[in-house]
Amino acid sequence: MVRWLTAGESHGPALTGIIEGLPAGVPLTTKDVQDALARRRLGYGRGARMTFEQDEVTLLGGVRHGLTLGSPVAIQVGNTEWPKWEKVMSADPVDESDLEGLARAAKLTRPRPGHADLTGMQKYGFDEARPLLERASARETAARVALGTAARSLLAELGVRIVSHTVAFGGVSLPADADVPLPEDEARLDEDPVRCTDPETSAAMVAEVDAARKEGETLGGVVEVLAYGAPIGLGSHVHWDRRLDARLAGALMGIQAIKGVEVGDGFDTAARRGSDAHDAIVRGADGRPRRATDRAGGIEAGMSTGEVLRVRAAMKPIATVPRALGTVDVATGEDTTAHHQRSDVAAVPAAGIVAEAMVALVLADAVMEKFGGDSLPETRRNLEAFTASLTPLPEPTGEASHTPMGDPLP
Ligand SMILES: Cc1cc2nc3c(=O)[nH]c(=O)nc-3n(C[C@H](O)[C@H](O)[C@H](O)COP(=O)(O)O)c2cc1C
Ligand SMILES: C=C(O[C@@H]1CC(C(=O)O)=C[C@@H](OP(=O)(O)O)[C@H]1O)C(=O)O
Repeated sequence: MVRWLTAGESHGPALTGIIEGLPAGVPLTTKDVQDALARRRLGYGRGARMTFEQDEVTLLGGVRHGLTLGSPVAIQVGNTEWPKWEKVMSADPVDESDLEGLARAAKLTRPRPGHADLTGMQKYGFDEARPLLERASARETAARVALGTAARSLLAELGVRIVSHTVAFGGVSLPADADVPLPEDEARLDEDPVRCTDPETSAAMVAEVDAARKEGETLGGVVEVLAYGAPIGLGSHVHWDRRLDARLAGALMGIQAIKGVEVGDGFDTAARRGSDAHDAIVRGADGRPRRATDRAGGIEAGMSTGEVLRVRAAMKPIATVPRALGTVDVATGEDTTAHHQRSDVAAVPAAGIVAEAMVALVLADAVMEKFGGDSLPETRRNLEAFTASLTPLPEPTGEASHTPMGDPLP
């Protein structure tokens, strides 16, 4: 089992992530994590904080000379904004006089709709939003991407490669017939301001962000993650919480601001006739059965089929809208507008990178569950032995066992 946790607040000293259950021998360096975090900072529409804050990476445990040890891997991502927040976010008690006159210490009593602010105050018993927004902030996704780097490295060693792209941004969508990206398209996608495969659609998405910014608005969008080379049989049909589709959906839905998830053709499938909704089974070039199409997104009955895994996540527009939304001041009871200082106009490209990390973490867990192993060579041996055990189909005799229309009704 691969399990992981993160800790830390948006303006605290650092985020910390711990991942346990990876085998020994998985390549991982500080630079790998830094590179992954740099990709998360990319993307048109992000706010000022992305330009002046850096992610300071320290591998605190579980790695030696560039390889995992099989022990828990701990990664720290330092917030370089910390000196400005040292008093406001101090873990230890501070003297009231130390906070006097500090604008950022002022109580946030005008909760922002669409955030953890109001319900969090009610649930946890706080009289202002700071204690909630600090942990609810998507700053935490930096720790997930850091941990995802380790998961992704394991997967890459086993031939599984992940890529994501933006398929909708505000009201602009990638045409349905656009090419599906391959893992080798990653650098090209990262160079695009919105991580879109089609230059014309990308330009329209950028214009959409510019228009939203001008109007004091924010945007959401849809990202797609593809995993190539996932072995057959990850997940299981036997229980709801072992299904790979359920695990991927939960992981994607667990990203801040994600409000919808699709596996394969997802919601489109619901409107189709059955004969256009599934993937016929055919003899592959290697003599083994495979699917003629990939409408199911590489998962049937909660198990990976060996086809490309394909999932989508829909992100709501950023909730801290510059044209501030209506709220009530919980200190005075007056109607007012929500607290707003600075914010992203949109973070859809970044959400794609976070979604990659979440998919990697789920797949790493599913791989270790199926193939086990305490060292990378052992895991690889187990995977290869399973794959080799999937025998090719017998040579066809020429006599179909069923009519193409299936069995006659009784
Ligand atoms: C990469 C990323 C960046 C985000 N940046 C912001 C932001 O700058 N301002 C904001 O209001 N929400 C931002 N969000 C979304 C909020 O964190 C999220 O909507 C909020 O925590 C409420 O959670 P919920 O939308 O899941 O209900 C971002 C989300 C992600 C994934
Ligand atoms: C810091 C990051 O994202 C932040 C996520 C976020 C939110 O409300 O989710 C709000 C913004 O932070 P602030 O309120 O300090 O301006 C973003 O910058 C990051 O992704 O590294």
